[in-house]
Amino acid sequence: MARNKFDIDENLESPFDINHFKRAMIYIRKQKSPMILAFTLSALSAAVGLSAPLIMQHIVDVVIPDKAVGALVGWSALILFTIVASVIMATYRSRIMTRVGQDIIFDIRTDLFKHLQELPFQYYDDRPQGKILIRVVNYVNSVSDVLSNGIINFVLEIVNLLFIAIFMFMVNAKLSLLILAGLPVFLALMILIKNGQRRAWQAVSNKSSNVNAYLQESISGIRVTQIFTREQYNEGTFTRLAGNFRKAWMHAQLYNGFIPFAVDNLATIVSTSIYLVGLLILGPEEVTFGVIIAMTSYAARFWQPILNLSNLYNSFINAVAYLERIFETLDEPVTVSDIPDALELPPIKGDVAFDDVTFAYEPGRNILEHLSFKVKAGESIALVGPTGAGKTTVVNLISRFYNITGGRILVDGYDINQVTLKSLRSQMGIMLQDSFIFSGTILDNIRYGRLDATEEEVIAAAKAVRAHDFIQEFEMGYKTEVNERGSKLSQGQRQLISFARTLLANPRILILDEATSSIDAKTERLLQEGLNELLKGRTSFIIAHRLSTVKNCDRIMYVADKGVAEAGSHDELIARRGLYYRLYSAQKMEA
Ligand SMILES: Nc1ncnc2c1ncn2[C@@H]1O[C@H](COP(=O)(O)OP(=O)(O)OP(=O)(O)O)[C@@H](O)[C@H]1O
Repeated sequence: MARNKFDIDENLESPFDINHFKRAMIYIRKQKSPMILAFTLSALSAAVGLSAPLIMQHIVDVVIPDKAVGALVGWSALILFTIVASVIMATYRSRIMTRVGQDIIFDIRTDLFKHLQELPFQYYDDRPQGKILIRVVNYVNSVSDVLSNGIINFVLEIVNLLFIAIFMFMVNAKLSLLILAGLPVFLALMILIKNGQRRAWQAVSNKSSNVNAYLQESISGIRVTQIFTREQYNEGTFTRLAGNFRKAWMHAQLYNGFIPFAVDNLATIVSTSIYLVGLLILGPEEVTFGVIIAMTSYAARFWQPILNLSNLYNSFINAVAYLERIFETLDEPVTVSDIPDALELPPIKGDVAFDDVTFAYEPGRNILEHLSFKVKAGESIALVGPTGAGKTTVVNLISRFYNITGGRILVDGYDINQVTLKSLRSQMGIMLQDSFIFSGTILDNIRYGRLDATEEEVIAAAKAVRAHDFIQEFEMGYKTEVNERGSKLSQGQRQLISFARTLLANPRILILDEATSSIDAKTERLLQEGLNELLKGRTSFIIAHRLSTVKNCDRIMYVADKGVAEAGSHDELIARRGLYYRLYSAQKMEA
């Protein structure tokens, strides 16, 4: 999918695709038993309710003229019973269906979440988070009612319609045909508005997605907004997006409103015709007063399911717009995944080799070209070089967060494409530039990658990276609750916690991307001492702009021009007086 900004509508899938519903049956089928029970209750409730007009007809035409008071009480009690029974069954059905709806939401949502966990970095690079969130939260909610109650009601309304027709014909066939005559007109109207209605609901889904994306982005970036006092400008953008949503919604409602309007008018015309045709044309011989009462009641009842079916149809059209988005997410290919019969990478020593590696995030724009280098187990490698040169890219490729375009990357001689991602990544300790902190305690955060780590191990890791002291200073120590993104912590504290988390995994290969950039020089020096001990025997890749951090690495690789422009130890590169020397001299002068 193309890159997508908050105010760019996602592509619409033009023709109505019934397969979305067929596919949704996977979720519905799981609820078969409660749905059949709910359906039976509804059918019974409807059938019991439908007998009331017949009883009424009998009371008016037979019981009242006979002045049979006893029978009148009996029949009235029966009507009361039908109403009570019908209400009880309807209430029980509603409880069952609430549960079914929630189960469907649960199933779709967990499937979506599971898939989102597996989608590669590239997926998240390409779209606003808000557009992903809205699918899991709002769209799933919006389709659940249609997939549960909607399906049952649809079948029920059809059965209801058939029952009403049978009862109607039992009373008077000619007047029944008159009631049915409005149906073709109504169907023609529905077909006429179908496409416009569908497009209107797709627009609603797009515009709500845009609002969500901008809202999410604005909340994440609120600090920058306030620093640059962009509040008013952003309000303008939000107002525009919210206005677009309102417009799309109002437009879709026009179609919704049209349906009851058409049904009401047709029902009124039909009911009036019953009086006219019944009394004036057919005459009192054939059409008694009781027949008129029963038939007008059936006419009203007949158009009610039609109205309900049309509203359901409208909800189906609406739900398809959301289902499209949900299934699109579920179908998003996991481009970085295990090949069939992928090997389990055995416990590694830590050799890494790039063999003629070419890589592009976007086709036609290579970030690395024909890059080759070998790193022996236990070596410490520094990656330095200008901003945007590709240092992070190199380390992201070692863990196979992206697929390379050409060449091979080997770990202990194994092509990383041939081994399972889990066996590869679980042997690496990766600390990304964004030291993300999750909501929970500091202990939970350090233990994030190794849930079985003991408290002693957590503390040892924290001590090694010099995080222990500041953690102890919090009143609750390791049990201190931190917010998502660690807003209670300083940037340096976040880095230290994230560092401890990486070390706790006890990896053979350690990747540190600007791991100490926010840590003061003194703490960094102490941390370095602790690390020297810990890094012994492990392969490490360290990216740092502060060259003092990486001076002592076994080898320094200067990344530039889509590859490694210079490589060697600090002393070798200084003696060469090339790119690294210039960078180092510039930093020294600044200091
Ligand atoms: N997800 C992405 N999609 C497309 N292009 C990207 C993506 N990530 C990085 N790039 C591009 O790839 C190039 C290398 O980026 P990379 O993050 O590897 O650089 P870096 O050397 O680590 O930079 P820095 O020192 O600023 O962290 C940059 O030109 C950047 O624009």
